[in-house]
Amino acid sequence: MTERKIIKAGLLGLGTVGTGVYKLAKRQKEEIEKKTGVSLQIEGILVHNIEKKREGVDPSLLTDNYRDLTGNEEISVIIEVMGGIEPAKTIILEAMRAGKSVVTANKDLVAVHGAQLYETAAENGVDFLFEAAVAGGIPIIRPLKQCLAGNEISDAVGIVNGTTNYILTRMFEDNMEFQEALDQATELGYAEADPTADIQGLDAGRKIAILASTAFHSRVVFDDVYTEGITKITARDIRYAKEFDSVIKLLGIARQRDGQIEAAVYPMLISKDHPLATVRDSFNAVFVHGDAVDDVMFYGRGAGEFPTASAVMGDVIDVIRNMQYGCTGRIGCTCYRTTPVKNPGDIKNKFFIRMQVVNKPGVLAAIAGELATHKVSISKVVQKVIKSGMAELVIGTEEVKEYHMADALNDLKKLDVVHEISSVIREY
Ligand SMILES: NC(=O)C1=CN([C@@H]2O[C@H](COP(=O)(O)OP(=O)(O)OC[C@H]3O[C@@H](n4cnc5c(N)ncnc54)[C@H](OP(=O)(O)O)[C@@H]3O)[C@@H](O)[C@H]2O)C=CC1
Ligand SMILES: N[C@@H](CC=O)C(=O)O
Repeated sequence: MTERKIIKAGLLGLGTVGTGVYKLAKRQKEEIEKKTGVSLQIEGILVHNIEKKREGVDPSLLTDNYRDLTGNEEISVIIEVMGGIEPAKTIILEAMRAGKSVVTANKDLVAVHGAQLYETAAENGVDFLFEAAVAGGIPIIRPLKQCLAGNEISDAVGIVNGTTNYILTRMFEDNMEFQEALDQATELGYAEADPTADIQGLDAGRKIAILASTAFHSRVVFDDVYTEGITKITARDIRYAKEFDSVIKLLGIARQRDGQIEAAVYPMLISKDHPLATVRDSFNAVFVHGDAVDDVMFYGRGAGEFPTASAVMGDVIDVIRNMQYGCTGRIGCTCYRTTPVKNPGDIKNKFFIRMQVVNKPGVLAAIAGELATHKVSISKVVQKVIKSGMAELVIGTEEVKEYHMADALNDLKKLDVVHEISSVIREY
């Protein structure tokens, strides 16, 4: 019998995702052999704390010196699931320069240094794949690069953060306030000990930078993405959303409009009839519009041990297949355009403004007049008396440039009849 060829991989990180990748490599061992014709072997694992007990893991594989992996000539694939910018970036670059292909789930790194990583991979004729970096287990990078390559993509809009989607779902379905829902997300292990990157929209912003670069063939980095989180959303906002037959979702927006790329993350009201409105709990979804395919939506688990490992392992198997056919480096950077990223102030959105106002004749006219001065056209008004002489006013607007709306809000605050602007939420 001829001996089966072995491809050796180095795993950087053995946390949530790394453990999933390790277990999946074991569980799928025979299947991977059948699918690729080679045997995948995890040859070494980089961890921070080498003393920590790791259930079911051969301790002889562990190292805290990354050069044991990048300097090992037998290793041809590096799987980076340690996270953060450094030392991950240095290690990946060293690995590529040593002729190793790299698979990563690291959105923080790809959203900032994607161009350099791609360039280094191309210079060294190796693969650089990162399917897990956007929406975890959902296939979206490869479909954009391959299955949808015949399209001009105009929209890639998604719920790409599971923690915030879980929080907003609890607020909507169980009438919770933000803090209570966040506490529950933390208890269930959805939110991390420090949930800042999730609730402030930064995690989604990184994914949108990667998504926009991939969909529009032009480099968008994290700094280009305008981000707002969900910390100001209240149970009262959610009640109004219900009245308007809508839900509130943290949406990552990547669009091409007016020859420019719009890249932003904000909580938005979205009609209950839209497919994205049905995405509950910690699930993710990405809604794509292409000129040929029309609308397509990708739905699934955006995080977690096995869903994320599923995407990582798909990349690893692709790398192995490329090696087998001698075509490593085939799926490289597709950013062949330099489309400008729109100033966030120039993006047009519809808005809902909730404010507390004096309840007397002429107030609505004064507010409408102020909005008109700033080119803001009203589409809807709901007024509720909250106590004697005071009313709550919810105004829906037509599409208006963000900077016109910001100016209008500034001037509205100066009106004597406006006590407080409690929330400003965009509408998708
Ligand atoms: N968790 C998820 O659901 C998802 C995560 N991702 C991405 O996957 C990556 C990994 O995430 P996750 O598994 O959750 O992270 P964890 O924090 O659970 O695990 C990180 C692992 O990397 C090791 N590590 C971290 N820094 C170093 C270092 N400087 N030197 C050596 N080892 C180090 C840690 O070692 P030790 O065990 O000793 O502490 C740990 O094993 C991140 O980029 C994340 O953004 C992407 C999609 C979903
Ligand atoms: N923190 C992220 C998980 C990884 O991408 C989320 O909540 O979606």
